[in-house]
Amino acid sequence: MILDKIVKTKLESLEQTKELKPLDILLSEIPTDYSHRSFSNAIVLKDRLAIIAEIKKASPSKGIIKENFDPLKIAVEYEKNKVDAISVLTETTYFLGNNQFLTDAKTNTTVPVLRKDFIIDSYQIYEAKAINSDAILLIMAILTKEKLSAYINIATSIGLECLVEVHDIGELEVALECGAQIIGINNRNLNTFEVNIMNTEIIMEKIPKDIIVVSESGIKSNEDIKYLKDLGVNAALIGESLMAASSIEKKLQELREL
Ligand SMILES: O=P(O)(O)OC[C@@H](O)[C@@H](O)c1c[nH]c2ccccc12
Repeated sequence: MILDKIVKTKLESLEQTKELKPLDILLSEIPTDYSHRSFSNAIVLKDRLAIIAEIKKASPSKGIIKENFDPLKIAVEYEKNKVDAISVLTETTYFLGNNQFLTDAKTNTTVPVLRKDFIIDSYQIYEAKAINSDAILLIMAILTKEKLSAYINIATSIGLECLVEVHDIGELEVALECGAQIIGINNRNLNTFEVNIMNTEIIMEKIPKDIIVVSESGIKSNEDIKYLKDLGVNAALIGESLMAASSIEKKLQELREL
C-alpha cells in the first residue's frame, strides 16, 4: 500500500533530518519577523468558493505532472490570478517537493501558505513553522486519535492552523472529537488513488455548520466548482488540473466562470 510506503520513507528521512538538525537548532531558526497570514480567514468567503491552488511537480499516481516546473514562477502566477491560498507539497521522494518551494511561495506572495506533507512527528510541525508556513495538513489516515489531538495542540500553540484530512465518516468523527476546525475531505483514496468527488457530498452531511470545509482532489471543471459551492463547501483544493494546464491563467478563468 502506497500510504504505508510513504510513511516508511518519511520515518527514515526524519531520522536523518533530526540528526543533521536537532530540535533545539530548528527552533532557533524560526523566523522572528514571521508574517502570519490567516488561512481560515482567506478561505471563508461570503459570496463564492475559495480556491486553494497547489504547487505539485509529481504524484505517486501520475508521476511527473509538470515538466518545466518552476515553483516560484507558479506561486507568483497564482497570486497574480488571485487565488485565495497556496498549498505546497514539501514531500521529496514521491511528490518531488521541497521545503524551499514553500518558503519561496510565502516570500513572493501575500496569500497564506499550507504545508502539504505527511506529518507523523511533532518535529515536522516546528519545521513547518521554521520554513514559514501558515497552516499544515494533518492526515487522519496516518495518525492515531492521540497523535492528532497532540499535533493540533502543538500547531495551535505556535500559531499554525490545521487542515485535518479525512476520507470517510469514521475518520471525520475522530477529527471532530479532537477539535479540528478545518476539515479537508479528500475525494481521492490515498491507497487506491480512486477519485470520487461525490465523497464530499456524503461526508459534508455529517459536518457541523461552524466547521470550515475544504474539498480536496480531482477538481477539474467549472461544473465541479458549482457542485461544491451548492453543497456549501468553503474551498476547493486544486492541484493536478492547474499543474497540467498549458496556461494557469486560462484554467483558473475556466474554473471560475459563472
Ligand atoms: O491534484 P489534485 O487531484 O487536484 O489534488 C490536490 C490535493 O488534494 C492532493 O494533492 C492531496 C490531497 N491530500 C493529500 C495528501 C498528501 C499529498 C497530496 C494530497
